[in-house]
Amino acid sequence: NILMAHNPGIALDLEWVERSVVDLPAVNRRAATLLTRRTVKKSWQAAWLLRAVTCIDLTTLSGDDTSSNVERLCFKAKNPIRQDLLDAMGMGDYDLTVGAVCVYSARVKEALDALKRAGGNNIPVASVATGFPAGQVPFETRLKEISMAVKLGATEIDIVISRELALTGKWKQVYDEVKACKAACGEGVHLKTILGTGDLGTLTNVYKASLVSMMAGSDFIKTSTGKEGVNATLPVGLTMVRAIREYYHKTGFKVGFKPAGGIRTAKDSCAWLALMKEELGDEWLRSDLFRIGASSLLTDIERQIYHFVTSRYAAAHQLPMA
Ligand SMILES: O=C[C@H](O)COP(=O)(O)O
Repeated sequence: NILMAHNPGIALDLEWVERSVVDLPAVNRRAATLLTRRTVKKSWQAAWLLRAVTCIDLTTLSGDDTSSNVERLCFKAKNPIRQDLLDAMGMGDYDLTVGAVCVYSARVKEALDALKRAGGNNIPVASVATGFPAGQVPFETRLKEISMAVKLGATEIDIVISRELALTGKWKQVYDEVKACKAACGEGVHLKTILGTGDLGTLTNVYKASLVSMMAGSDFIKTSTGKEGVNATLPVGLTMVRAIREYYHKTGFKVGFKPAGGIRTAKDSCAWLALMKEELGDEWLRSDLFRIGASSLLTDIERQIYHFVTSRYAAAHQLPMA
């Protein structure tokens, strides 16, 4: 088991936040080249896809979640790729699992029990909290939801920031809220902070929200809930990983990154891995510092791996658990 990122945070440095500006055309240009600079083929591509699997926060966050789809998700978290395909790749003995399972707070206990039944006790359960996805509930309620999820056994908490505070430039209040959320997590529980970038208006706001969230002690910063109109995009990702890089250079603390929302294809996952490799280096390619929040990505990755192993595309019944 890899130890997950831990960021104690620093005092709010408003001057640093206020002077940060993002050059939109430059970010767009750089993001557009990411897909063209690195083509990963054949066995390299298969290796990247297996790496991506280990970084997935396998997610179900729907109004119609039931104990049976959580059970199924947890089985899949423990057995993400069909065993015979892993055997054919010489990876059969590696106990390959996803990075974590991510559910609503009311489903944490169910997920832990299901993971136990599937033999995946070592897979962390992440709970969204703080009135996900909008965060439009009183602050006390948001904190209570964190404590409740932790008490139920979640070891990772995905919170949302108040987009209103970010949009109106109330960075001190954003900092105070995130810091209080971190305190509510307590020792040994990791805080992942969702910026809701699709709601933030500008990349400069995204950069500032990234910095403030890290200063307040977020162990990961995460793009989106999956419920905004626009979710994880490469320009947003680039902006956030540059903030992570600057924060690391200034403080020495490594903060993880989690793009989430709308990441559905194996090709998408390779683009996100390429972004991490290019901007932050190999260290940020492991699940302690990188997660992909996704509900349906694994299906396509398993299909691509099936194709790599057999040179054919699988019919739906051949990958029935996906
Ligand atoms: O945090 C994860 C997201 O909610 C997943 O979004 P998705 O369903 O678009 O993959």
